[in-house]
This record gives sequence, structure tokens and C-alpha cells, in this order.
Amino acid sequence: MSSPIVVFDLDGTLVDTAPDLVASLNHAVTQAGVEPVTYRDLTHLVGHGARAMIERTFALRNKPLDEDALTWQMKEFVDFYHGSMPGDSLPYPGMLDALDRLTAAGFKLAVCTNKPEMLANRLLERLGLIDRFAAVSGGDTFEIRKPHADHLLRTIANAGGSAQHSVMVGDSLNDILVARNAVIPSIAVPFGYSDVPIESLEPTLIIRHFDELTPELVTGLFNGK
Ligand SMILES: O=C(O)COP(=O)(O)O
Ligand SMILES: [Mg+2]
Repeated sequence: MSSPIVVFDLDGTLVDTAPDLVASLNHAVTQAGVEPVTYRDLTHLVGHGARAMIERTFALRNKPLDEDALTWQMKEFVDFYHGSMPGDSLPYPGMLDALDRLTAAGFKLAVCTNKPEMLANRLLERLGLIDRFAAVSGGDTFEIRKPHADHLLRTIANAGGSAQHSVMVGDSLNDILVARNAVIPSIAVPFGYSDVPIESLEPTLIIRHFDELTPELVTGLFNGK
């Protein structure tokens, strides 16, 4: 029988990965003479996976990037990031307790991220979180990715969850869009890496802190559908 499920985005939602994303990106791009980026830049660069983050960084700095250079940049980025995990990345306040509450109430949990699957799994392993999730899918797990509805729907199916009894929790446009495309309620958090105010994304609900993420709150969204 399929279970109720809460699906989470990873970067900027479950875990504050910004310091390591910035450090790994700068490790790669500065070797090509590209000016290092800052946390403020990151909100415009992140969200579409690692390749897009590198491409956007070169575009931001008006530097050309051909296919071979991109392949080389990806390897530098991934090797450095993978090798330093978990680095300075930390779960957001209250996140672990929220996962405990939901699991105790019978919810399945899953991760739907545009981060490459291998990096997502490694980060969750290094933070001791991997066993909490019935499924983890990355930007390269399927032939499509967020905001395509199937990224979320296939994550839910892989986790043995029920799409009718599911919500998507995220920090950015692609998380709210994937939920809307899949006709699933969305919960936005304001502490991640959105480049626009999350109110403008029109999620079903906004929570300011993980303490607000209770089984009752989630179940209320199912009933409201
Ligand atoms: O790494 C990215 O570009 C996006 O990651 P997220 O989907 O977990 O926010
Ligand atoms: Mg995110």
C-alpha cells in the first residue's frame, strides 16, 4: 500500500550547502581565470544542477566556455566537492526533529534535487541522513528534471509514496513549479537560495522554520486538495 509522503529539495531546503557550493565552484572556475563568485551570486547560479551552475558562472563573468572546458570544469567541481563532503554544510535548524516527527507519524520521506544524484547521495551519507529517505533522485536520475512533473512523480513512485497524499518542500522556483506541474501542494522555506522573494512564487504555504512542519500541517494540505 502506498504511504503519505513528504518530498524535500536538498540545497537550500534540508541542508545549507552554500559555503561548499561556492568553494567548489570557485576551486574550478578560478583555474580558468574566472573571478570567484560570492554567496550573493549563488542565488542566481544554483537550482539547475552543477553543469548549469558552471555555465552560468562563466556567463556572469562574460567568459566563453566550450564543451571540452565545461567537461573539465565539471570534473574539477565534482572531485573537489565530493572529496570535501560534508565540508561546512549543515542541516537547517529544526530539520532533524521535523523528519523524526513525520517518520513517527507514518510519513515516508524522499529527496528530489537537481544536484547530481551521486553528490546528493554522498552528502546525505556524510551527514548521516541517507537512511531517513525512501528515495533520492537527482537532476541526472531521469531524462527529465525539476520543474518537469515527472521528476517529482517518479521520486514519489520510487519511494512507494502516494501522489494524492504528498507535498513538496523547497526553497526555489523549480520546487514550486514542479509541484504545480504535478498538481501537488508545495511548502516554501525562506532561508534558502531563491533569487526572488518566495511569496512571489505562490507556494501553497510558507513556513519560516522547520518547527512549523508537523504531520497535522501536512495532512491539512492533503485534505484541502
Ligand atoms: O544543485 C543545484 O543546482 C540545485 O539543487 P537543489 O535542487 O537541491 O536546490
Ligand atoms: Mg534548493
